[in-house]
Amino acid sequence: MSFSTIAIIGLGLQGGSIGLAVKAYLPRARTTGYDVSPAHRARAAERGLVDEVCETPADAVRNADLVIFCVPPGAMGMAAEQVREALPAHCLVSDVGSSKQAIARDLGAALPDHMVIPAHPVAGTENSGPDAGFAHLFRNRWCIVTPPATTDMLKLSDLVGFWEALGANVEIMTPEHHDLVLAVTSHLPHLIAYTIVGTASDLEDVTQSEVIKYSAGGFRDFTRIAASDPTMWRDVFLSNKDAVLTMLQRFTEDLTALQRAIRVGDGDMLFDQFKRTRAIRRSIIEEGQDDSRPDFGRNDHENEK
Ligand SMILES: NC(=O)C1=CN([C@@H]2O[C@H](COP(=O)(O)OP(=O)(O)OC[C@H]3O[C@@H](n4cnc5c(N)ncnc54)[C@H](O)[C@@H]3O)[C@@H](O)[C@H]2O)C=CC1
Ligand SMILES: O=C(O)C(=O)Cc1ccc(O)cc1
Repeated sequence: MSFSTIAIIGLGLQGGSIGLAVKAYLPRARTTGYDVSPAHRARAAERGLVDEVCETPADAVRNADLVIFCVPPGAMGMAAEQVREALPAHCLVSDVGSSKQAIARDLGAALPDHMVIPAHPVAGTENSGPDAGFAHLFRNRWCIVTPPATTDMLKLSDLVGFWEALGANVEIMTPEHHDLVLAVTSHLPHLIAYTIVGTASDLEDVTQSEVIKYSAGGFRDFTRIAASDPTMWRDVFLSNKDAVLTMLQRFTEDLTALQRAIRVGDGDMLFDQFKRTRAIRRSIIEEGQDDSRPDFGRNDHENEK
């Protein structure tokens, strides 16, 4: 990993976690940061999320050899435009956005003279803002890197090395493939959670609050996901519209098939489907990807929050 000065734009969950992780695992690198919110800048400085919290985006990037945009997907283009004049020519540009095609397009349009290699750490929580970050967020998690065809291989290898130093397992794929895969594994589940919690809440009048009162484990899991940041998720759905709509169409068809099985009393169909999905969950656990394990994502030698 050969970055010596890393600028982080957006000091929330992702930006703050990167700053803390660099401090913990790449202590020789210097970090600067900027956030559009004065309150977030102040809190980031109190928590020491980066070595220097700057008052302008230009000041944050002036000496950087890597800048990582950690703002909501819809703010990437504007945030990049704000650093254009001050960004050193050799500085590599990356991001952590949850969708990739639209963000790559926006960053490339804002910074046409710079090398842009987008990335997406598939690691997060429902919390946001400068209090949400923690150093071990990326340990044993995937980070998907989506280099354009013209990528400089040395810069790509530097970026891969950076994420590996933070504990992530790096996978390279095209932005198109990323957006399709994440639409079904991350974006659709969030949409379903937002829907089911909203529906249950709307039904409260009918059931006199019993929906919430008697909510079992499954519903509680949905409420955690549905507590995720509204700005970010609005932007995710708008920026990955085509892939989400494709997956939603498929999901709706499968849901309709289950609806029919219930209506006609086709117990075999229900049983077979549930048996298949149980096997999928069990195979995930066997592969060691069960994040309900208390030590998941943690390094042996660390115990910080
Ligand atoms: N929340 C999650 O679990 C994950 C989020 N991501 C991606 O990471 C990015 C950041 O998400 P979080 O850190 O969760 O959000 P967050 O809400 O915790 O942090 C975003 C920060 O960006 C700041 N900001 C907004 N516009 C800005 C601008 N123009 N210039 C400078 N700062 C600006 C906000 O004030 C906020 O502090 C998003 O693109 C999201 O898709 C990726 C993986 C997981
Ligand atoms: O909190 C959860 O369960 C998440 O799914 C976190 C998350 C949110 C967005 C991403 O792009 C990646 C991970």
